[in-house]
Amino acid sequence: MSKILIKNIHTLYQVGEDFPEMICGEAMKHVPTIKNAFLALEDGVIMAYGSMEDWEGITDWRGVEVIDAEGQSVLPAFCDPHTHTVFARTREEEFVDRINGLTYEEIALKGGGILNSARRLGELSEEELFQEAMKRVNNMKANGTGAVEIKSGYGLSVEAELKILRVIKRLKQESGIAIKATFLGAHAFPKEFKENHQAYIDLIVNEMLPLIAKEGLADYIDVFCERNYFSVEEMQYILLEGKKVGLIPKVHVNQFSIMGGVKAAVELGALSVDHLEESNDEDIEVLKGSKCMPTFLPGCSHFINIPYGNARKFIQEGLPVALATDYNPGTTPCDNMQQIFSLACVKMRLTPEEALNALTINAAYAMGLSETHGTISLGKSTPIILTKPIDSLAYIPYAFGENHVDRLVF
Ligand SMILES: N=CN[C@@H](CCC(=O)O)C(=O)O
Ligand SMILES: [Zn+2]
Repeated sequence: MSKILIKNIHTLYQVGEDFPEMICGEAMKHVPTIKNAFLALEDGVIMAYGSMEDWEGITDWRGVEVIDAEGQSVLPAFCDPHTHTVFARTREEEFVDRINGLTYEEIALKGGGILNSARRLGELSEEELFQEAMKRVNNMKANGTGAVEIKSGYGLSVEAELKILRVIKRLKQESGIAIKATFLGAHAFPKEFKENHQAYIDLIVNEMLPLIAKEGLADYIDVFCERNYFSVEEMQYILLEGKKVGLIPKVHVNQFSIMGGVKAAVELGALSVDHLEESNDEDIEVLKGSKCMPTFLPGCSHFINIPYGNARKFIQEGLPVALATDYNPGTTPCDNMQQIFSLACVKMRLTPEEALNALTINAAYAMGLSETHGTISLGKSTPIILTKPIDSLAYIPYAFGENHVDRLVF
């Protein structure tokens, strides 16, 4: 049994009991803290915490690893509820194309984008894909991420989609952190199905879904609902079929255009609607009173130069907001939630407290991990971040580009 005691913590953030499952609106401005604190973990489970002044010491010191934080702070690990971490090759040639004036959509229409990644998936064996993805997950951990959702979607054939999902399954077993798997066969139409959408949708529904269900390869089902990709009706059909085999919807909507995807996804019980660079009043109204988490991806907005989602308005309207990296080789080659923290504050005008709620408790909700992650609460098993010495929460998004994580403690 491992026992860890961290003492003399400068500030323990996001700590307490009886949190709601998501933090909404005005309440996002608040992060509960304890200054000059201690925290005790047993086998990674939070057993006790409080102020050093109330600490009564330990009677049995056998086997206890004591960490003297001496001014370092502690927060629950970030949860990253939207990534495409399993891919074969990076796509910096498209980055240069954009510098030279092409848009993401123009590059995709000439065969780049998702189809580029799908073509290149076969260049790596399943073992090689796993090794590459594992390195990426380790890098995420070094930057403070303690749970990751990972999508398929760069396969677009039965065999290749399953290959990615099997890699994700192995990451679940070997990464040492919580991983959730999302089936995103409906990421783009392969070239040969460009004129026959129904045939590809049939492949997803009749061939991919049964195998995924049989092998237990996914928790969630995603569709990229967007012009030139999947229509609202196509998304509805695929999500409904996914639900029949137990997969919960969690979708890409409103990245470039508003097509009614938010309403359709909420009606189908989506756990989250992600991207939302574009949104309107109807989207906000539909989300009110729902159990669906709006999830923003500012790394994508930054990298492909599209608008940042209007998270401020969502919060003003009383909604919760979560943040994720969207880590992928096309629109967000950044796996670092600290960068997302900074972009959310600088570009979306979230306060550091609002952003921390979006990166922890609300992000945990968006990937079905409210019971274990997102806050420092008794009985939870979230990894915790031991920061380098920082005087305030704001220093993390302020000093962007630095790694403020000393290490994750489990
Ligand atoms: N927008 C759809 N999917 C990814 C990007 C995929 C790619 O370009 O490889 C995203 O979330 O940004
Ligand atoms: Zn994405």
